[in-house]
Amino acid sequence: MGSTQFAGSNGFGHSMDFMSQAYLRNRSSEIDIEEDSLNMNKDGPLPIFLKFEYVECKVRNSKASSANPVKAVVSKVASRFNLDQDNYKQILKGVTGSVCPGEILALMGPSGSGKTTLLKIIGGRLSENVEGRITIGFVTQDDVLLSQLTVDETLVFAAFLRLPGNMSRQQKHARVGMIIKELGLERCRHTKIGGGFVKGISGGERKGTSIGYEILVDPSLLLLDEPTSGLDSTSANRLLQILQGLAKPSSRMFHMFDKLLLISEGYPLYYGKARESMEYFSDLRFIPEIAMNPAEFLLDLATGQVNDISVPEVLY
Ligand SMILES: Nc1ncnc2c1ncn2[C@@H]1O[C@H](COP(=O)(O)OP(=O)(O)OP(=O)(O)O)[C@@H](O)[C@H]1O
Repeated sequence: MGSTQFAGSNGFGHSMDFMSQAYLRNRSSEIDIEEDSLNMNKDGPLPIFLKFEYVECKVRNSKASSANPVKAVVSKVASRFNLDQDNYKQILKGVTGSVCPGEILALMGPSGSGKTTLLKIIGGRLSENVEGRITIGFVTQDDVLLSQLTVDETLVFAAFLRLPGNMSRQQKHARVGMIIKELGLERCRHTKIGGGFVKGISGGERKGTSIGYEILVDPSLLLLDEPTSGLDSTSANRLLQILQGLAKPSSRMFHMFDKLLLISEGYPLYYGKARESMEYFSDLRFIPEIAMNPAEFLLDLATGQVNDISVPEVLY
C-alpha cells in the first residue's frame, strides 16, 4: 500500500498525490494552453488551466531473458510473429481530469493504481504510449537537497541558479526571504538540511524546503508526489495548509481538496468535487456501515475492501 502519513492518525489510508495549482509557469502542453500563456509574466504567475483527457498508458513488461531462458525464447518468437501483446501492461485506462488556477486536485488510489504514472505523464517525464503532456514544476517523493547546505543556502543557491539573470542579487535574496516566511521555515533557516550522518531539519521542514525550491520560480502549476509521506499528522496538516494558502486561502484536510480523482488499477472510479464524492457513492448504494473518514472509505472502495461498507444488492 502507499506510504503517506495520511495513513496515520488522520485515518487516511494509502496514497494521495496532489496537483496543486498553486502558481505555475508552464513549459509545454498539448492540451488547452494558449500560446500567450507560455510567455513569462512579469506581474506574477500566469493562471493556467490543466486538463488531461482519456490518458492511457501501457508499458512493456520487463524481459524475462535473464531469469527464465525458456520464457525468453518463447517471448522472442512471439514478438517476431507479433504475438507479444501480453508483454504489455496497461497502467492507465482512460483517466480524465482538470485543475483550474487556485484549485487543489487530490489524486487518490491504492498502491500501484497509477498515481505516480499519471503525474509523470502530466509532468512530461513519461511520454511513450501516452496521450497528454504538460511540464511545469515537480516535487518528487525523494527530494534532491544537499545535506551540507542550510535551508537558506539551499534556496539562495536555487535562486541564483533558477531565477532570471535580469533580477538583481537583492531581489533574489528578497524572494528567498519571502518564500522562507511563506513556508514557515524561519526557525530552521540557518540549520543544515542534514541526512545520513548529518543531523538536520525535520521531515516537515525538508518537504517545505523542497516545495520552496519549486515555488521559487513562481510556477503556475505544482505537481506533488506524496508530499505528506513520512510526516506526522500535524506536519501533514500544516503542509497542506501551506499548499492551500499558496493555491488560495481555505479550510481543512479532505475538504481542502477542491477536486478528487480516485483511481483503481488505472481506471477512474470518481472524478469531481471532493465534497460530493461520498454522496455520489451513497447514491450508488455504497454506504459506510461504521463511522469512517471519507478518504479511508474511498480508498477501501478503490482497493475492493468492503467489509465495513454496505454495497448494492446487485453485486451479490
Ligand atoms: N516502467 C514500468 N514498467 C513496468 N511496470 C510499471 C512501470 N511503471 C509503473 N509500473 C507499474 O504500474 C503500476 C502503477 O504504478 P504507479 O507507480 O503509477 O502506482 P502508484 O499509484 O503511484 O503507487 P504507489 O502509491 O505505491 O506509489 C504498478 O503496478 C507498477 O508496478
